[in-house]
Amino acid sequence: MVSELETTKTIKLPSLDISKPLHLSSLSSLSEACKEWGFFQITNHGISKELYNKIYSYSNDLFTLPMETKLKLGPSSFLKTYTPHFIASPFFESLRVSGPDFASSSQASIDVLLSSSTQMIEFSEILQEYGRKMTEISKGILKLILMSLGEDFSTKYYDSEFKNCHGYLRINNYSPPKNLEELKEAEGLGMHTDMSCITIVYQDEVGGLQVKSKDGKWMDILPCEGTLVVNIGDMFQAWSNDKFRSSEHRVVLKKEVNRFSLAFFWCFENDKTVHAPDEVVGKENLRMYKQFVCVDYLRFRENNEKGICSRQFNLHLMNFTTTRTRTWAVVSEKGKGDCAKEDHDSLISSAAYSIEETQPDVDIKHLQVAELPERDFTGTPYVPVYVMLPLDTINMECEIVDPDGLSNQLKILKSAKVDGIMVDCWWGIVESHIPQQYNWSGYKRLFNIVRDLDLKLQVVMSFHECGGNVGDDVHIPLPHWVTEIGNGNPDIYFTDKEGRRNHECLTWGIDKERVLRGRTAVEVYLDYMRSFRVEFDEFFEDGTISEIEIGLGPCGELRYASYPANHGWKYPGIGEFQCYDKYLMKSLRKAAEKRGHSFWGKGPENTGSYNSMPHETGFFRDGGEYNGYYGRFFLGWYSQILIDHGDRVLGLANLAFEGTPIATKTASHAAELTAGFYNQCNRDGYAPIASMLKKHGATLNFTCVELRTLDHHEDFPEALADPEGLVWQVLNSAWDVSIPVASENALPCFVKECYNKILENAKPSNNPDGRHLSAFTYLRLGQTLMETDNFLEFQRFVQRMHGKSISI
Ligand SMILES: O=C(O)CCC(=O)C(=O)O
Ligand SMILES: [Fe+2]
Repeated sequence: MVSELETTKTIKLPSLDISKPLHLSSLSSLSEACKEWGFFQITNHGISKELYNKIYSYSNDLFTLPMETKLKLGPSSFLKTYTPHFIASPFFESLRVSGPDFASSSQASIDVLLSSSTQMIEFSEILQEYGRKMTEISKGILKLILMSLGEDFSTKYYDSEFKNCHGYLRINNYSPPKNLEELKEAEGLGMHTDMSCITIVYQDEVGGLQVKSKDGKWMDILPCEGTLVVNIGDMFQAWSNDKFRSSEHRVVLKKEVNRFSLAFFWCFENDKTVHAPDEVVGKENLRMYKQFVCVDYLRFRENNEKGICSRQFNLHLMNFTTTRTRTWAVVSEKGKGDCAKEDHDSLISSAAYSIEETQPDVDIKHLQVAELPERDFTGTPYVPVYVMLPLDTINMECEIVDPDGLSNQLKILKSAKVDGIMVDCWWGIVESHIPQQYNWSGYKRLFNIVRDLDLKLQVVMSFHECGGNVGDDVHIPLPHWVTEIGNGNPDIYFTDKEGRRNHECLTWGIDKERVLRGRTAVEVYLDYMRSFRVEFDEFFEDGTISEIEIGLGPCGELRYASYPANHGWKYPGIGEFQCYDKYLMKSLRKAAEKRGHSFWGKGPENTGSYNSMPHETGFFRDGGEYNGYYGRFFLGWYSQILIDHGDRVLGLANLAFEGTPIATKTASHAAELTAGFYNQCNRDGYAPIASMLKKHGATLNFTCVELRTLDHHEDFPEALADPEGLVWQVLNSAWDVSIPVASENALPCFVKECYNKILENAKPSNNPDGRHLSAFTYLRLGQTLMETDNFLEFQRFVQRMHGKSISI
């Protein structure tokens, strides 16, 4: 899977003994190395092998924790210090520790991972000591590098330019694929440049670090005991006006053992203005970069990388969840699949931002780097903003829990010019005990409050269970009478091949089966919707209800329940097919007979389990059965069931709510095939869904996971978004057939950067047809949003979504 398989040469980097006074000759070889390679080594740094062994052993204890535990620090968590597999590469995971207080940073992460973390106190202390030493060494090395750039540059520029630098540490763990022998080698970390000023790397004896030479050849940097590798990062390259190189490097795994490395990044402060002094630029005065602010450079990269066709990826895009993982469902380590390979490559082996490569023209570089003020949305299209109500607004007795508090909060929302609110009408609350006895009372009261405030309502017909997963604080099961039926006939639920049932929602296999006390599932949904329509007639008539969203599957999303946390699924497992209830199996058998191959009337084999990786399974691996005759038949049938369900229920919803816009929700998923999205190299799995929605005039509400991706850290932000990939595909499948797309954020959002991200997605600046989201739903109303600063920021966001000039 490594692109260049030609034999790599080994490079002998110059070594600097940092314990000794400096010789002029060392300075010149340092300067040579920085110009030629951007890499050199240091020895006698005072850090013992024992210390590394200890760090290794403690980190190993953390990396061997279950993925579920580690993800408590993952891209969607609060701390975001853990980067799981499949983000930078399938074989790479890491843990970040920020300075200057390395001890509390590491302790904060440990506390999240382990309930009793006292045995780890030593680990935090060691990391504090290591961070402190690295800080000291970085300062010293920067001075040496400055001296090697110009005789008195250290005295002249160290204090004025580099004294506010700060550091962070990343503990990297590489686990090679099981079939490494067959593959020969695998890319542990794709080609990238570092965004730091300098980076200091410890690699263990396994080796694998490679640097790219000026003429494009990969060179091995062999591990050498007692030696650390130092490399120049993008920031120093820019500051030195390209005198010193920030070279592309990568990690290649050639041995079937885990590899451990520690990288220490020494970085400019975010608000630092990077501007090479005239003297550094030199007499010829050919300035390579206009001055720029460090953080703008990050935004620039982020913007640059989100271009539709952009295939620029960077290792340091680490603090995000990415829809990109979808490709792993079909990609093998050989990376043979066509389009899958493209994504795969872009993620782990394309260059990270390289100042030279992506910006050959100096002027463009100047413009793009320097001029990135916050986008002005004045005069842009009006995108309505709705706010989702808290899950516990209405209790199981269908009463508003705190009518006065809610009313006050809604008034405040109204003052921010919010367009309306979104609320779930839970099946499990309204029709909880007796079939066709609906209790809408709490909702009635709520809708009156909303109408009195002249807010609009988006109402969700929620036919799924709310919560029920680990950590969910609100739990609204399916109606009691339905679960009773389920006790006697568990086949009413989605079922996996081991026969495990999923109680989140009903299987689509009973859409037309009279198993719900004489009614089919679809009739039950229709009766519920009709009851709602009749009960709230006046709210339809006066336009208070502006949209009805129809829940079509688990979490209200049109997808199979293929990756339930309560069955032990963990990111980024492939999930399991959910077609083993007797009704769907009957449908599969019928389809097989119709095709003339009755023996195809069974589920696929060798599909692994919830947490398998594609390459571990006969079905999903590259060249696997998924693409054989039977595989294609099965996947076609499976995804058609999803489309038919949507088609059926939306058709009825249109009957029930004639004249009122309807919508449905989907989301991007790690495990596309098992979720029912037959989306592969040669197929656009979203196009048929878009056509089906189009037929019903439905809006697509897309839970845009990308909206969660921008996070700012107090240290050099690594968090950059990945707005392309699946989101791009889904949006455009919808826009291609002219169906409106609405969206909502998946995770809490309170800061400007996050709102900017939403705005950019809502009204993409580069869309030639001026496409934009039809509406946005903010998740969700709560105390934190009401805090003054947060609320002011939110208010500003609403104004910009409305295309108004900002008055606050
Ligand atoms: O693991 C290594 O040896 C290098 C890691 C690296 O390049 C990085 O973390 O930026
Ligand atoms: Fe690196």
